[in-house]
Formats: sequence, structure tokens, C-alpha cells
Amino acid sequence: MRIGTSNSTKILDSACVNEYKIPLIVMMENAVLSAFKHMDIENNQRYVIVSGVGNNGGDGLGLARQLTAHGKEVEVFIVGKIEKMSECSKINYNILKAMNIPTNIVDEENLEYLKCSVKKSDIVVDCIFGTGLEREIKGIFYNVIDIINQNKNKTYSIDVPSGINATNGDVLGICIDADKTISFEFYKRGFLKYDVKQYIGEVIVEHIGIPEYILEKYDDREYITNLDLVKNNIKEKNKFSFKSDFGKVALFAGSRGFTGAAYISTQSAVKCGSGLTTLVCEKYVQDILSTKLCEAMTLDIQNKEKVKKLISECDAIGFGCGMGDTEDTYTKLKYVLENSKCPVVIDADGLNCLKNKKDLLEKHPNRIIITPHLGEMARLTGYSISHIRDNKVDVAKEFAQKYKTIVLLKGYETVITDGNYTYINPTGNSSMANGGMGDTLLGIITSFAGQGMTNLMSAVCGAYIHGYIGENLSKDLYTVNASDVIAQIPFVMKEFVK
Ligand SMILES: NC(=O)C1=CN([C@@H]2O[C@H](COP(=O)(O)OP(=O)(O)OC[C@H]3O[C@@H](n4cnc5c(N)ncnc54)[C@H](OP(=O)(O)O)[C@@H]3O)[C@@H](O)[C@H]2O)[C@@H](O)CC1
Ligand SMILES: [K+]
Repeated sequence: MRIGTSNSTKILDSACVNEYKIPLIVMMENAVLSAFKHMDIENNQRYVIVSGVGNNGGDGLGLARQLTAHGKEVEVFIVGKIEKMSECSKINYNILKAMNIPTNIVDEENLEYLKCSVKKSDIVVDCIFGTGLEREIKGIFYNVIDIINQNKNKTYSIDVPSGINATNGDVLGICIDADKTISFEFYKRGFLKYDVKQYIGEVIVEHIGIPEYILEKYDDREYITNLDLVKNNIKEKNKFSFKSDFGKVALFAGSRGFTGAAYISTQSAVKCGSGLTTLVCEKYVQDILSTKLCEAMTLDIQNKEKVKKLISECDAIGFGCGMGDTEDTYTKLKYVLENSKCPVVIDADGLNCLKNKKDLLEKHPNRIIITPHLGEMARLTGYSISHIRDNKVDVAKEFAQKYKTIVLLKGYETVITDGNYTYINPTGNSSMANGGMGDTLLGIITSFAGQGMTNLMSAVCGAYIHGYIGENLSKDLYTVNASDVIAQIPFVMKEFVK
């Protein structure tokens, strides 16, 4: 699914109209018909359409016609100056007048009447503002939105709940509290903002007849990951394959009190299908884990010669889980990066130790994947956590471009980007918010990178599968732990294999 802003909608609109000669009224009617499918006409009879005078309003006027044609009781309210009505809205307005479908122009005098109609309706369809909302909402527009929110039974918003800035999610004074939002072509970027989730209800993204190749040409390269993309990246195991075909990976993890992190990240890589997995750790961690890890090998990190040989031959390396935020961790990371050529996935203390030494990232462009949570990203960038949360896509992209890394910024709707292409992960839930989950994710991503997926796709597919497993398990489990996820990895990979 594509993510877009007000600007992307404008650019797409003008390309369709000017370059591909699709008249706007054709796209508007497609929008009307697409939205109509989601009006739940089987269970509802009374509709109130509230339209502005821009094209979002035009969508509403078209919907009023379609709903009437299907035998529904429809009342239309228009808010704004009729003389400013957009060309396509006017076409739909004139059709309504010719068909004797009653329309009310909202003013101070009939607000009470609007209130009664909203109260009596099954569904209010909000078509006041869409992507064209530009400034703070005041006066009669404010009152209308307030009346809808206070008196509605249900509200369905067309394209954007009126009052929300589609680009950044700011609420411009007031906004419709939608039960459902039917958006066109793009999941609006503003909907990613955490504070806005409470207003958008269920979001459906509908097509309005624009061919795929035009969308591809004009999209912003920002997407919500879908299952097909993940499936396309998980390949059937060829019957003639050897373990060497599935990647040799090493995990640098663990310290005293944090042996679990080493176990979890290593075992995740094993279960994900890596051909050969080695945990590289301090001797005391090795002594604890070498009996627990049956399939993976272990190596004492002080055995310099063997470590050097291993990392020079590895297909991917995971680094950082439970290692401690120390100078020693930084020295080890530097050594790993300088003596290997493969992708390196860095998490947790591997990131914390970089906070004042990001030049190490610059020295190794195009091979590092970092997987910070908000706190780790704050330490790395110097931005506050709230700034990162509200601007997560921009912050992740900026960092990825500057340091030429893949950034996987964890949180509600994890962001994954190489600075050019960006994916938002839709899977996972709060049942997974417990220790060890990040270690699992690192193991999965390292394994995928070692098996030959691109670094970006390793992170995208890793995040998707990790969240997918957690979400499924949470139907039966109150808390989903890392070991629950690890056990499910091979089953889900089998389910996803093409
Ligand atoms: N390709 C697609 O995706 C297609 C999209 N389509 C639809 O078009 C929608 C975009 O339409 P749009 O560009 O006409 O903007 P829209 O949201 O109706 O708002 C503009 C109006 O609001 C007004 N206004 C703004 N802020 C205000 C404020 N604070 N307070 C008061 N007034 C304010 C502004 O007035 P002005 O600023 O000119 O004074 C103007 O009158 C899009 O969301 C989708 O639903 C389809 O129909 C076709 C294909
Ligand atoms: K709207």
C-alpha cells in the first residue's frame, strides 16, 4: 500500500489530468463509486452528507446521488461559499438540484437543524475537507465539525477526517472523530502519527482508476509492507542445496547477566534457516550457553585468530545484543567492521556505544543495518524521543541518507528505510512488548541477510514476520515472549514460501 501526502495527491492529480488526459470528474466518480462500496448500505437507511466546496465536497455530492439511487434517505448539507465551489463539485451539485435531491447551505441559522438531522441519521459522511485543508479551522466550519462529533451515530470520512492535515497529522483546531476513513490511492502520511490514530477509525485505501504504472511513477517511495512483498522474498529450498547455500552467520552478543540476549539472537538465526550459525562471546557466556545451543556453534571472542577467520568468511553478522554499553563493545564493533565485508546488523549496546562515534558508520557505507528503538535513536541523533515519535519517517530517512545505512526504527508501526525507499511495518502488537524481542528480530534479520536477501528486504521481511508471529500468538497468549516467537519462525516461513 502506498503512503502519500497532500502534495503527492496534487502531483498525481495534475499528472492524470494534464499528461494522461483523465478528466478530474472521471476520477471523482471513480472515488464516489469506490467509497460507496464501504457505506454499509445493507444495514443503514439514513445518511447525512456534509460537504465542503472543494473536491472532497464533490465526492460527497456524488455519493449523495449514488445513495439516493439505491433507495436511501439522504440529506445534504454544504458548508462554505457556493460561489467558491470547485468545477467538479459544481457538476455534482447541479445534478443533485436537477434530481430534486434536497441540499441545505449551512449557516448560523440552521445549525440546530443540522444537529437534529445528524442525530436522526445512521451515518454522517464527512466530506468537508480532504487533502486541500490548509489552515486552522474556525467559525462555522468549527461549529459544524463539533456538532457532528457531539451528535453522530457513526461518521465515515472521505479521504481524510476533516481537520487532520493529511501530510503531518496535525489537527488544525478540531477534527472529525471518524469511525471509518475511506482514503484514495494513498494511506495518508499524517495517519502514521500516533496521536491521530484515535480519530481515523478503520482506514480503507481504495483505488480510483489510476493505472499502476502512473502511481509508481509519481509515488513517494513510501509504502506499508504487504504480505506479497514478504512472500516474494522467501524462496523455496532447492532440493540440491547445501548448508553453505543458506549462509554462514555470526552473532556477537551477551555479557554477564545478559546471556539470554545471546541465546535468543543466535537461536532466532538458527530457526530462520541459516546454514551455519556461530555465537561469538566471552568465555563465561560460552560456558553457560554451549550446552543450551544444540545447532549453533560457539566461539570464545578472545580467540582472535579464529574470530578473524570466521568474520572474514561470514555472509552476515549480528552485533550488540546484551553486550554492555562499554568502550570494549565499541572496540569489538570496530574490529568486526574492519575485518569483515558482509552486512552487519547492529542493535542495542552496539548502537549505544556509537553515540559519540558515528564516524564508524560513515567508514562502512552500504553494509550496515541499525535497529534502534526510540530511546536508542534519541541517543544516536540527539533528538528528543517525542520529536522522533512525531517525525519518525523523516528522522529515519535523514539518518539513513547521511550514514548510508538501513535504519529500522522500532516502535508502533516500525519504519524501515534506506533513505530512498521506506516501508512501514503493519504487524505486531503490545503483547510483544517485553525483553528479548529485539534480540529475536536481530537474529531474523541477520539470518535473512546471510541467506542473500538485500539488506533493505532483510529488515522489511524480518520486521513483518516477527510482528506477524507475535500477533498470531497473541490470540491465545496474554504475553508473547521471544522463545514463543522463535519456535514459530520455521512454521511461518513455510507458510510464506513461494
Ligand atoms: N487524485 C485524487 O486523489 C483525487 C481526489 N479527490 C478528492 O479531492 C480532494 C482534494 O480536493 P481539493 O484539492 O479541492 O481540496 P479539499 O480537501 O476539498 O479542500 C479545499 C477546500 O477547502 C477550503 N479550505 C481549506 N482549508 C480551510 C479551512 N481551514 N477553513 C475553511 N476552508 C478551508 C478551500 O478553500 P480556500 O482555501 O480556497 O479558501 C477549498 O474550498 C481529495 O481529498 C479527495 O477527496 C477526487 O475527487 C478526485 C481525485
Ligand atoms: K473528509
